[in-house]
Amino acid sequence: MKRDFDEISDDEWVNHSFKPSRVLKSTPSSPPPIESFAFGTKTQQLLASGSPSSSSDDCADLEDDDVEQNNDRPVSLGNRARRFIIDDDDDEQPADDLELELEDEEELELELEDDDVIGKALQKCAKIAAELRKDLYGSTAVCCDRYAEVDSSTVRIVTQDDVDAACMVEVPDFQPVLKPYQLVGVNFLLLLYRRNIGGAILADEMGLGKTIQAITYLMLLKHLNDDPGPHLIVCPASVLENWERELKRWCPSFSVLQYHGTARSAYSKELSSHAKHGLPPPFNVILACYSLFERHSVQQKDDRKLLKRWRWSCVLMDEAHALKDKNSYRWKNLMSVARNANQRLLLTGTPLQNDLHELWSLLEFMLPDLFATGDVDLKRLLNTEDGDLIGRMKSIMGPFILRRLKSDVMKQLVPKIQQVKYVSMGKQQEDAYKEAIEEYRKFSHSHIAKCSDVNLTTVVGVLPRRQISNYFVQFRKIANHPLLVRRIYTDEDVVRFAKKLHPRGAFGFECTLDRVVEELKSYNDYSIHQLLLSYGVSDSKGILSEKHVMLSAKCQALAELLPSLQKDGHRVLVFSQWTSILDILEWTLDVIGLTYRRLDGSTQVTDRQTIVDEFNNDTSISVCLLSTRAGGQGLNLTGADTVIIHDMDFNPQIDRQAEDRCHRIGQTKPVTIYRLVTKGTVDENVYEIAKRKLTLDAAVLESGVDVEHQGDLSEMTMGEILSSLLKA
Ligand SMILES: Nc1ncnc2c1ncn2[C@@H]1O[C@H](COP(=O)(O)OP(=O)(O)OP(=O)(O)O)[C@@H](O)[C@H]1O
Repeated sequence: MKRDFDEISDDEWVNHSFKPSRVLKSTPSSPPPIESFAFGTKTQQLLASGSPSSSSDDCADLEDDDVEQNNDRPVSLGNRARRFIIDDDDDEQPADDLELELEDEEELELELEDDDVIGKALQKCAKIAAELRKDLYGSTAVCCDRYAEVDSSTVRIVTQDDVDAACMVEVPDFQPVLKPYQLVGVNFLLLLYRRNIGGAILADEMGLGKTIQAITYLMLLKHLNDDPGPHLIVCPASVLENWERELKRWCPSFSVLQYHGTARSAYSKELSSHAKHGLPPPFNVILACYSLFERHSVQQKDDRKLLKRWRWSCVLMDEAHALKDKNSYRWKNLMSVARNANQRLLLTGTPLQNDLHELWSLLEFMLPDLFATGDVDLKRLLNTEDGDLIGRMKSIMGPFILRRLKSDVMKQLVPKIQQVKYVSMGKQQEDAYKEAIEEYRKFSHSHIAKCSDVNLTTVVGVLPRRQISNYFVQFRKIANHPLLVRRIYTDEDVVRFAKKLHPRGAFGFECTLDRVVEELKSYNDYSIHQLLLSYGVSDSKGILSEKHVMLSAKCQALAELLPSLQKDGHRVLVFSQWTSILDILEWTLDVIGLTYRRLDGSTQVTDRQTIVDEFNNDTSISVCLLSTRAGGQGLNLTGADTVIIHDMDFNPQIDRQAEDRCHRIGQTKPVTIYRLVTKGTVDENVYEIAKRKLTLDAAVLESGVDVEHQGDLSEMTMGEILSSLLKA
């Protein structure tokens, strides 16, 4: 059954006060105005870049003539660079001041350095923003708050009536009604389309309905602009079914083709010959997965070749943070297909993953001509500790990105309660952890002894990178579960097991006994246990017992927490980054006696939506185990009201995505998030790092966070953490 979504009503839009960059005022009869970073509608205030208290001009607010001048003569983008208004404060700058500031600025204009890619992008964005504003508010209106005042000959604002006419849904119990902020989103996309701007990012917080806004937008392109596509939608495998379902629900007249799995080879011949004969595509939308762009198999190359045959109207990337690395195969292969599209539309609730450099990859994908950087070393350029740079990045993204937070648009947003649950290791786990640290110390000290000029603080610089990462992963594993290393089964046990497993062909009959021994020695206790179990090997030491699964502090905590949550009527999503941990958690749940479902990367794509539906609809299923990677994005799991992050990611956005599987439209209960942290282990460092990264995210993407207040963004790297362990 569909639950109601509690959001701000039309009437309440009028009185609702938003955070600075989100000025939204409208009369109940008119739709809410378009909002994004660049379209501050009230203030024509001038701000000096790099000096928040002084004044400079706001390119987005310049009259057209000023912008032309601006582009004829390159501006300095150093301390006195021009930038858009990000925050719409209430104080209005008198018009005279504005002119004065402009003259002042012109004296300071300098040639841009050749490699000032950021400055150049900023300049181009300023022009685009000014044109968009002109579209929205006409050429004379410097200050205009409402759609009602927009010159309707330049831009056509769509309303719910247009949506009704376009969608023509035939399902009797379903009426597609957009929330007011969703209507704003659709108008934002249409505006960029009509302006022939080849890209946009819809970055609303997760669960606010980006899918629905994008689908309605495509529908309106057909209905109002006579553009039936073809469109290509690329998404993670887990949400393929969901996209098809929503497309059918919201625009049943669209013909949709799922280009994935075995079905795609059947289609590919037919489509190929269709395209070769120059026939119009027999679909409006093709749905494909990112995996199609990741490999170099013959089949995938052919698939991409086929996709390049069409001139796409819109190439839409869901969970578009997947494009954070412009050097990846995925980025390059997808770009080769999307390059000639009229528009590249990126949907992501977490556009900023780790650093500004990754954000730039998204921008470059969106508008390659505007954001191409050639050979420039962006990593060096986009240094996150440069406060001024964060302001400039906001300005650059301004015209193309629309981001609303749940707290902005939902009135009685169900609360999301965050809890960190510190757990203490028992003796066996603690011993395992200490042993691993000791071994690492010994290894490092012997290494240091060989390099006389190295002191303890820089020692990690002399260890091979792979070694650092191996040690770190080892520590994390033990902090999660001691069965993830080999400590219970000795080398002698392993030899004995190998002799029993070898004749059973456990590693293939062609494998020698020595090879089996070698292989088994690299296994952890849990994997050996599973192998013995699956081959029915009997041995004096034998398989592990239930008490072994409770050797980890986290499993013990779950054994207490989960039954009490179930008793109180809560339903839980448990996320882990490792499938081996999910295996152990399955065992834990069997021991506790709770019913569960599991979804990870190995789950058939066709089964994923079924698992989601089963969990959401069957309240007898208490827990859903998910891998953060396959289950953390796009899924709607509002059947749960509790999330447990078993092991945190360095990148907090990954965990945030996981949390928002149930904190989204359709959720009526308060949501509680538990993060499990094992005391006295590297878990604590990971948690600290994640917290700091979230500060950068807030500074770049959310208004009201001052760069000055973001705290220390310098991060402890894996290497630094290991260095500190040496000194302990
Ligand atoms: N206007 C609406 N009317 C009814 N249901 C809606 C509406 N908007 C969104 N929903 C429902 O809310 C849920 C969340 O929407 P959706 O999956 O599009 O969010 P999202 O922003 O894409 O989330 P994510 O970033 O996690 O992928 C879906 O079940 C969707 O059907």
